[in-house]
Formats: sequence, structure tokens, C-alpha cells
Amino acid sequence: MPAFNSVQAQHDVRLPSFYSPRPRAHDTRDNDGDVEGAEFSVSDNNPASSATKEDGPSTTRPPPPSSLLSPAFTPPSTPGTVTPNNAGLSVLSVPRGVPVDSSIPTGGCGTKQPKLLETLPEVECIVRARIPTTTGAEMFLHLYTNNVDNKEHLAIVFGGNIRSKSLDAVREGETEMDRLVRGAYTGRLYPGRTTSGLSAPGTPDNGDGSQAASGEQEGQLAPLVRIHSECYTGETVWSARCDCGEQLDEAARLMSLPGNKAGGIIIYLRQEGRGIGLGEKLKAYNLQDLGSDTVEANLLLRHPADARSYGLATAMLLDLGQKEIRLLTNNPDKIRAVEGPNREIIVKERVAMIPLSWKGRGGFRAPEVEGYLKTKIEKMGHMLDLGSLPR
Ligand SMILES: Nc1nc2c(ncn2[C@@H]2O[C@H](COP(=O)(O)OP(=O)(O)OP(=O)(O)O)[C@@H](O)[C@H]2O)c(=O)[nH]1
Repeated sequence: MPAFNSVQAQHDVRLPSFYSPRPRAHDTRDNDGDVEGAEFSVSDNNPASSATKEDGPSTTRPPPPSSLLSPAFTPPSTPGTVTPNNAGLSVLSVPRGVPVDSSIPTGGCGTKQPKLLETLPEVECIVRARIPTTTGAEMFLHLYTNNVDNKEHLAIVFGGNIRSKSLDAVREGETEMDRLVRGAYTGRLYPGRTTSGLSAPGTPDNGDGSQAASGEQEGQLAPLVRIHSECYTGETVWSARCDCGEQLDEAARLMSLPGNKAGGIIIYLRQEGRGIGLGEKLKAYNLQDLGSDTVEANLLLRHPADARSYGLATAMLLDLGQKEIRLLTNNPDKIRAVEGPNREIIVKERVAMIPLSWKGRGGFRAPEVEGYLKTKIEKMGHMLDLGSLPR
């Protein structure tokens, strides 16, 4: 994982030796709810012990304590961790958010300070295109480059008033056709259109002479934002180990609701597997099938519980003219991290991402995803009420 800006999420863990032979019971949470790596071990059907069973007479190795594998649940008690009551809202309503303020300890997003680099990365939107979707909603896909990695991070923009400054900036020597092809136009493209409609940088019009609103001009209402980390398994191969695919779909649905006047942005970051990459995540899945939870599996592979950073998301949101946002998340670390080293972005509200099956609105149920969500709540401080989990 390149060392790009912002949270380096390198939990200060004392890593165990792989498949620690002498597991012992302990509390894995510190006061902040951080995971403290200690001596983790997979369950007694781990390769080491199962090899013993299969290859010869069993040894006297004791089984791991059940508390290690199924820690007792302590309901979150931090103010602001409550899941907003959206009961009674129709499926066509934008869910209520709860105000958050990361500048005060009681602000509803924990007190953990992410390790952020002092400056934000540089980002540039190099192309944008209109994507009509299978649901009938329309969005503009923005593809970004940056100065810290070679990945194509994306912004999926709902609503016509959110524009990229770097995309709209005039490039030396370019023609109007160049601008149309890279998506730096206002309004809509149509056969035969020859002008981009952007008369001067920063003063977009709609291609018909009228002025288009930029994200900053719109100002009054903060857009809905989701910072999404790539998940090949959950988004492409229908995995029921996580709810990533469902979250992506639901974020897009909420952003395209007619009642969502401020538009929406999904920042899609290429940090697969919470930053450890697909190959390592697949190894983690095997460890999970051997009895570890999602955090333990990462630590056993000598990765932090969460290796992600959000500086690119902050920089992309700024490029899209945003200063204040409503963030769709249950993750308190994400709120603080996306605000940037100098609170370049302010998260005004948090809108909870409640699994659809918990709300009785479709979704899916599987022991794997329930274990995944439980671990997020118990070990990663996620602000979801486990009591809502249907039994
Ligand atoms: N290492 C690892 N990564 C996982 C696992 N399950 C899902 N992921 C990754 O976790 C990331 C999804 O996290 P997000 O959807 O941003 O969720 P979050 O930060 O936990 O919190 P929310 O914003 O509340 O959804 C994706 O990159 C997934 O690939 C797992 O078991 N192990």
C-alpha cells in the first residue's frame, strides 16, 4: 500500500507470532475502542492444531478460550453512537442524519485522532462522463489521478450542480472538441454540439448561455457523501461476507432520490480489503473460515486492522467544491480522517448506513456478514446498534 496522505491507520499493535500456540484470554479494546493487537490465535481448528489431529495423536494443547473468538458484546455508550430513528420514513425519504462535531469529545465521532499527513495530496480530474444507470438514475463518473499513487480513484456524482475545478480548468492548447471529449462541458452533449459552454474557468454556463451553479455557489445545503473503499468480492462476485455491495447500491439510491436536492457524491477509493489488497483479503477470508474474526485475521497476516487513508477523498471533495458534507457512514474514524489535517472539510451530519435486512427492507442475511458487522461494532467502534440485528 503506498504511503499516501492521511490516516496511516497503523494501529500500534504488538503482533503475535503467527498461530500463537498459547492463546490467553484478554480484552482486545482499549479505552478508545481501538483494537490492541496482542496474542491472537485462530480457533482450535486452526492449521496448526488440525494438523496435529490429522497427523498423529492429539497433543495436550488447550483450546483457545471462547471469549477470544466470541467476545462478549458491550453496547456502544458514546454519545452520538445511537443509530438515528428513521422508523416511519418511507423508502423514498432521505434518512435523517445526526449532527456531529469532531472538534469536541462529545461530538459523536469518538476521540481518536487519525494520523494525518500535514498536506493533502494533489488530485486532478482528467475525464468525466455521463452514465445513465439501470435504475433510471443518472450520474457523472469522474476519474482522478493524483501525486501519491497510480490508481484511478473515482467520484460518482449525482446532481448537475457539482463540478470539478480541475476538470473545468482550461488546458493549454486544447480545442473545444478536446474539452467535450474529456467531459469539461456544461449541460448535456448532443450530436453536433461544438462548444463546451465553459466560457472562462470558474464561470460555467449551461451551454445555452445560462450560468450553472457550482458546488460552492450552491452552498446552503450540504450534499450526501459516501466514502467507499473498493470491494471486489462484495460488489462484483456477490459475496455475503460483507455488506459493501449493498452499501454502494443504497448510497446511490439515496443520492438519486428526488427529495435529495443537494446532490450526492460517492468517492470510490481503490483501497481494496481495507487497504491490504485483494490477495491478502482472500487469505484473511480463509483465516476467518478457520475461526478468526475480521480484525484478528488482518493481525495474523501482520496487517493493521484497517490500513486505509482518506487524504485522497478529502482532496477530491475539495476539488468538487465541497466544504461541508453529510457523510453516510457508521465509522467514526472515517469522519475524522476525511475532514483532513486542518479540517479542510467539515462533516456536519452523519447519516447511518443500516443494513437493509435489519430494517426489513430486503438485503440479505448470512452468518458471515453478521460476524463482520458484529466485529465492526465490538472492535472497531462502529456506530451501529447491534440490538437492531434481527434474531
Ligand atoms: N481486510 C478485510 N477487508 C474487508 C473485509 N470485509 C470487507 N473488507 C473491506 O472493507 C472495505 C469496506 O469498508 P467500508 O464500506 O468503507 O466500511 P467501513 O469503513 O468499515 O464503514 P462504513 O462507512 O460504516 O461502511 C472494503 O475495502 C472491503 O473490501 C474483511 O473481512 N477483511
